[in-house]
Amino acid sequence: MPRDPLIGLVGKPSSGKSTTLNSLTDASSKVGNFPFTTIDPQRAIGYLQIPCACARFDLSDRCKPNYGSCVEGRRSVPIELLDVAGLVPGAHLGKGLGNRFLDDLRHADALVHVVDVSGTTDAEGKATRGYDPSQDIVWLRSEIVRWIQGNLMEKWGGIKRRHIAIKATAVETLQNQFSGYGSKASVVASCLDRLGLKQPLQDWSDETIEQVVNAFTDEKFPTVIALNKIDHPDADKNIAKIAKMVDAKSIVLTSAISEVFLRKLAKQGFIKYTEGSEFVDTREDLIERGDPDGGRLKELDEKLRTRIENLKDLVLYRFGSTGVVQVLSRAAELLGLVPVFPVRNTSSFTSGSANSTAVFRDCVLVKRGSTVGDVYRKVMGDAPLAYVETVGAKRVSEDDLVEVGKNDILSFKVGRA
Ligand SMILES: Nc1nc2c(ncn2[C@@H]2O[C@H](COP(=O)(O)OP(=O)(O)OP(=O)(O)O)[C@@H](O)[C@H]2O)c(=O)[nH]1
Repeated sequence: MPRDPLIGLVGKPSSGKSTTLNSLTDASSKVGNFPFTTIDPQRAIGYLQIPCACARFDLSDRCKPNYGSCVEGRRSVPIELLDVAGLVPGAHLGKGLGNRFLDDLRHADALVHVVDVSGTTDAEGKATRGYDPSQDIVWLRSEIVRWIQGNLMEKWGGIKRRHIAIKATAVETLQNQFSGYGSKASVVASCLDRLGLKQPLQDWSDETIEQVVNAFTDEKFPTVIALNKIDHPDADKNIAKIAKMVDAKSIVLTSAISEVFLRKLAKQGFIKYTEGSEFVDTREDLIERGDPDGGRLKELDEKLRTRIENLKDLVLYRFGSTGVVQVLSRAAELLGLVPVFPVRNTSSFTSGSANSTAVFRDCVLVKRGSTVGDVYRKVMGDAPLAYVETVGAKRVSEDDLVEVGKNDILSFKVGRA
């Protein structure tokens, strides 16, 4: 059965991982439900914002998700996050319990690397000034590569002997080794295709093996670089430097501390804040716009008002948002996640309970390239499948691909066809 996607948060101590996690997981405005049965202490639930299917049919007022929430067609879908703390240079050699932390990474489908872009913490997280944070991007990735390579090299002699003895292909032999990282043969095959290696596996040099592990790391752990602490005055020059080094698609600028602050004030009734947006309204703003009640918000004291004004100037107006919500959206993009809406009835989009008019109660996230059959197995397990319908009772085949806007609203009919 396909697993739920899992996003790992990595970064050196004091880069802002916990603050980012808190800002992503604080479900203040959400119903707080999530579909995962066992949550170990390292795992948390974040909310991925997606456009909901209800908006396509003008049914937003009846959209009531079982898990997460939906506000005017913007749906927050629960997604599991894994906190991988304690990565420091030398982690692959066991420094700072690094091996244990790296081992946790195996289960992640994508990574968010939280980088302290203010340059006020060194490689080990100690307070400093003027540190170059681009170094963190380099060493952290290299720790992951060296950890995977180390695990492979430990057994390389035996791997080669077996490879020759059973006349295996390079894909078979490597997949055998990489399956522990949740790899699939297709992932290994596409890495090797890309590299176009000529020599047989038993003749690979250490450099070739490193190339293979690098390609595998790219494929298995697509990474969003969250440049955090953009509110700090030293951040700008570091952002400019990193932007020249790293693919723009993988960078998101964040101020996790600002997101935590805004959500807290919203929860306490001081402001209206749409999570992930640039919109913050105070009581005065709303009165000015003609609401005599000021949205029933509380009055702000001078200190809080100044903090909000500063936050708007330093973060929201300059960068468009605190960036935190975009971190998950970007990870979902890199992974190519497709939201699929299982319903009972493909005309009313309800879920079956006789007197309920609530629509699109469920939503599951699957990887790009998944078929209708994959979604079926994820949702229904081993129950025998009769047939599947999409919008307007149109039948679809188990082998059809699911995409955004196509075969992404499905009704599974159990039993014999
Ligand atoms: N200026 C600023 N400070 C931040 C931001 N995010 C986090 N911090 C501060 O950075 C420090 C470290 O943040 P944490 O979230 O505890 O960092 P961590 O990566 O979880 O650290 P460890 O638990 O040691 O691994 C704290 O003092 C935070 O308040 C931010 O966006 N801007």
